[in-house]
Amino acid sequence: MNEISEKSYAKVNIFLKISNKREEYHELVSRFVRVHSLFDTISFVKSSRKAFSIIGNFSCKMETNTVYKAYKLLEKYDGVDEFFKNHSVKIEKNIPEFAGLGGGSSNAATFLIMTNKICKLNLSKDQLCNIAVKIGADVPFFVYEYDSANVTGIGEIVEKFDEEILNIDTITPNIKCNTGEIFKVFRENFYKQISKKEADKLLKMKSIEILDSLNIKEANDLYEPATSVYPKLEEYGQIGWYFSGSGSSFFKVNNVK
Ligand SMILES: C[C@](O)(CO)[C@H](O)COP(=O)(O)OP(=O)(O)OC[C@H]1O[C@@H](n2ccc(N)nc2=O)[C@H](O)[C@@H]1O
Ligand SMILES: Nc1ncnc2c1ncn2[C@@H]1O[C@H](COP(=O)(O)OP(=O)(O)OP(=O)(O)O)[C@@H](O)[C@H]1O
Repeated sequence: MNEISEKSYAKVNIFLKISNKREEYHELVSRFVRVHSLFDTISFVKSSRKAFSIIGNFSCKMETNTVYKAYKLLEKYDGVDEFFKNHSVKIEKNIPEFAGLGGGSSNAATFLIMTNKICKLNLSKDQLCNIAVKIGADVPFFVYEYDSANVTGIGEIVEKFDEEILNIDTITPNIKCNTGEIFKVFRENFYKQISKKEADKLLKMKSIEILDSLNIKEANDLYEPATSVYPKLEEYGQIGWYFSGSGSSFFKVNNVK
C-alpha cells in the first residue's frame, strides 16, 4: 500500500459556556458538532526522507504543528518511528487557521487515529483521549469521531449526543483570533459561571432547539470578550448566525425544527 487518506473535519460550538476556572484554564460546558462540508485531508505517502516530515502549507513551524506533537507522543510505540522514516504526512488544508473551527486539533486527532490503525498500536479511544489532552483542549472531541457531543472539563470529557446530522454553513472573517488572549479578557472583564441547573438543561437539548432559544451572546460566553478585542467581528454577528469557539468563525444551521 502506497497511500492512505482520511478526512479531518472542522467543528463548531453550538453553545459554549464557562462553568469554572482551573488554574490558567477554564472549564467549559459545550456542544461540539462536526462540520461535514469542511475538512482537511491527511495522507501517509511513501517517502525516502528517513525522518518524520509533514508536507503542507502552515503558518507555524514544524515543532509547533499539532501533528508533530501527536507524533512525538506516539513515537515510543513499536513500529511508529520506523513507519514515519518511510512515510511523510501530507495535509491538504481547507479549514482556516485561527478560526475557532478546531483545524489543528482535528488534524492531531486524525493523525492519532490513523497511526493507531496502520501501526497496529491497539490503543482504545480512552487511551487515545489521554494522549490527545496533552496536545490541546479540543483534540479529545475529534478522537471520538462523534458527529455531536457534549464536551465538559477543559475538553477531556466527551459524551456522544444523539441527534440528526446538522447542515452547517460557516464564514470566517479575515481576523486571526488569539484563543489565550480572549480567555484572558473573559477572565478579567466578563467572568461569569453557568449554574449546574442551566448547564444540565442545555446538555439535554437538541442543537437546533438550543439555537432557537439563545441569541449569539447567550450561546457563547467568548463572543463579548472576542468582540471587545476584535471590534470588527461585530459586523458579522447577523441574526441567525452564531459564533464558534474563540472565533473568528460564525456559523448557521440550516436544518428546520
Ligand atoms: C475555545 C475552544 O475552541 C472551544 O472549543 C477551545 O476550548 C480552545 O481550545 P484550543 O484552541 O485547543 O486551546 P489550547 O491551545 O488548548 O489553549 C490556548 C489557550 O487558551 C486558554 N484556554 C484554552 C482552553 C480552555 N478551556 N481554557 C483556557 O483558558 C489558555 O490560556 C490556553 O493557553
Ligand atoms: N495542523 C495544524 N493545522 C492548523 N494550524 C496548526 C496546526 N498545527 C499547529 N497549528 C497552529 O495552531 C494555531 C491555531 O490553530 P487552529 O487553526 O486549530 O486554531 P483555531 O481555529 O483557533 O482552533 P480552536 O477552535 O481550537 O480555537 C496556529 O498558530 C497554527 O499555526
